[in-house]
Amino acid sequence: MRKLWLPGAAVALIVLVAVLAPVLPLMDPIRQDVANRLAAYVPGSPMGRDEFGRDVMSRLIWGARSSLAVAFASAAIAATLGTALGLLGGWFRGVAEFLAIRGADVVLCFPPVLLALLVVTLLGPGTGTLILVLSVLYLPGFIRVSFAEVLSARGQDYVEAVRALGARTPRILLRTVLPNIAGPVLVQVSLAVASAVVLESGLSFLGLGVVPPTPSWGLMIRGARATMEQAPMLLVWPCVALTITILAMNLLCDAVRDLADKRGGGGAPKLRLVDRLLPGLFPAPEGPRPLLDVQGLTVEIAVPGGIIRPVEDLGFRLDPGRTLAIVGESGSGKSMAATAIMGLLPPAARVAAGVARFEGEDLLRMPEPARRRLRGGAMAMVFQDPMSSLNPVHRIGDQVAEAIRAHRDVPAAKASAEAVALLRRVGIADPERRARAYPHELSGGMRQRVMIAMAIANKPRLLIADEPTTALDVTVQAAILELLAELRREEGMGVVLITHSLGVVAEVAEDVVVMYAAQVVERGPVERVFARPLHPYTRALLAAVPDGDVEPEGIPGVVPRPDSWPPGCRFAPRCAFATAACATPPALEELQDQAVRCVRWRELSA
Ligand SMILES: Nc1ncnc2c1ncn2[C@@H]1O[C@H](COP(=O)(O)OP(=O)(O)OP(=O)(O)O)[C@@H](O)[C@H]1O
Repeated sequence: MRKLWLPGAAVALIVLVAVLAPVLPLMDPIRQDVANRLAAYVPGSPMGRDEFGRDVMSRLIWGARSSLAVAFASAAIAATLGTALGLLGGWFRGVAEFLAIRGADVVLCFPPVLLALLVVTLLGPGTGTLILVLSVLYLPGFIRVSFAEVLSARGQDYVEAVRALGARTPRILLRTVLPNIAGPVLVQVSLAVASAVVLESGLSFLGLGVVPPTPSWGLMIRGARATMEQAPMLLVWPCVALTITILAMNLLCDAVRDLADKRGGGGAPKLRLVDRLLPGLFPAPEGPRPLLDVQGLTVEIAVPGGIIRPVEDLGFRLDPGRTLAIVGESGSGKSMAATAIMGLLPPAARVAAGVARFEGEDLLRMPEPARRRLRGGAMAMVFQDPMSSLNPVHRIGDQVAEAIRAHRDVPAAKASAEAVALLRRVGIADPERRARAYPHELSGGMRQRVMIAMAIANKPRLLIADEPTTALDVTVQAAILELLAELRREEGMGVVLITHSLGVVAEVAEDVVVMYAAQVVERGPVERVFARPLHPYTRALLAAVPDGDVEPEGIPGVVPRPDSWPPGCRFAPRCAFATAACATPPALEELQDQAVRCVRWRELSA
């Protein structure tokens, strides 16, 4: 609120002065007094007189009326129409989308001055024409902003929740969607008003706007141009008025947007104020500092049908020397989360929210060069498929040496010797000879060991291993896992292990995060979660693990795609315990050292 009052007061003052112009003790703004042409000061005219001897202060205040009236009217018309069109296009898609978006594209094809010339030729110059021209010019901006925001909002849980409650479309649009897109629309209003003040001046300057002798800031600048050398202040006054108005408008709309945008505080990621303003500046004060602290991580991808969220509100904490496993079926968002943390998202994807602090520094907001220095250095990643991650045309010894030299300034011979030592370290027999081999000459297990050698080449403190053993047979799997456990014990490295296999989790991890359809459904220490799973999905995953002669129970159905999450609980359509209560999206409930996202967990575990 405090941010609001200063720009609010400034805008209110400007508008008030403009509105009160008729009752203020001002001289007639169009009365000419040729005897005092270009006078710098005349009693009663503190800002002097213009090229026709008219009072500058009076023209400035009366000019504010025309300039602001045109700016506010055109921004209001464009905002109302554009938001409505964007809302309908984004919600109904199809023909509504075509009309809104293609219409906006057509307008954008016209250069503003050409459009103004066209309309002025048809309708004649004047304030009304100017408002019409500017409204049309700003319409596409509002359509595009609201369209994009609606696409993003329509997939949100809260929208699905009101849909599930049977609310009618107009009500959903006006009461649920509109307030949530108000922030960006308000920013667009600020831009439109500020730009309209400038365009009004420009068009009036060109004779396409306000008609003389009615004062406007644009006309004042136009008049002052011819006498710039004799009376430069005539140019300065309207320019100062323009600058102050635009600045105040922008600050005001920024503040209003921050107030209107409650989304940051509403969702599950409850960030401290300082983290919202300056993310990653100060680590959390409580407890020892975690190695990796992820909160509210949300990833968005723009796809032809709109925006999908393959990772939503992911949170976990990893301490040094521990292993945290992320489990879930294919498509639950595990790899996307890992690549987001490493800063390796595909170009179409972006981090929409959240923080991922590595030793207190937020990786998600770190400049790319700093993140690149960490990658392969203090933090490293091992991918699922070592064949596609190794360069087929380079010897593996050279590739490991390259990984060393990318982060440390060591001579080539020393790097090669270190590479051989690393290959020995990861259990490759006869490393001197193997260092000269090409990737295709090695087995899958060997290649994965090479990848691990490259990952640990610079003694990372964090290793993210994305299904490092999936492509390997069981004995090699066990050897690789043992290697990771050994490295962790000896180097004190923290490991995030992404896997499908609960057997692997039980063997090597201390903590587990169970993901389903982009969300965490359960989280906690492995022993506790496996002994007493609280979420039906965790139970189903555990029941699907083969156990001696007992035939495992498969989970019926498949993970839904990110563009078709079910309303309410995302696991409900596959859940044996789903009831009507599951139609409401469940929140992640934090217990003492476990967390669960299921409205029925209490009764089910009782
Ligand atoms: N570039 C992309 N464009 C659109 N959707 C994508 C893209 N990459 C991934 N997805 C979708 O995001 C969702 C999560 O994918 P992700 O690879 O993170 O899942 P996962 O749990 O790691 O699966 P797996 O175990 O098979 O690797 C999937 O539904 C996938 O289809």
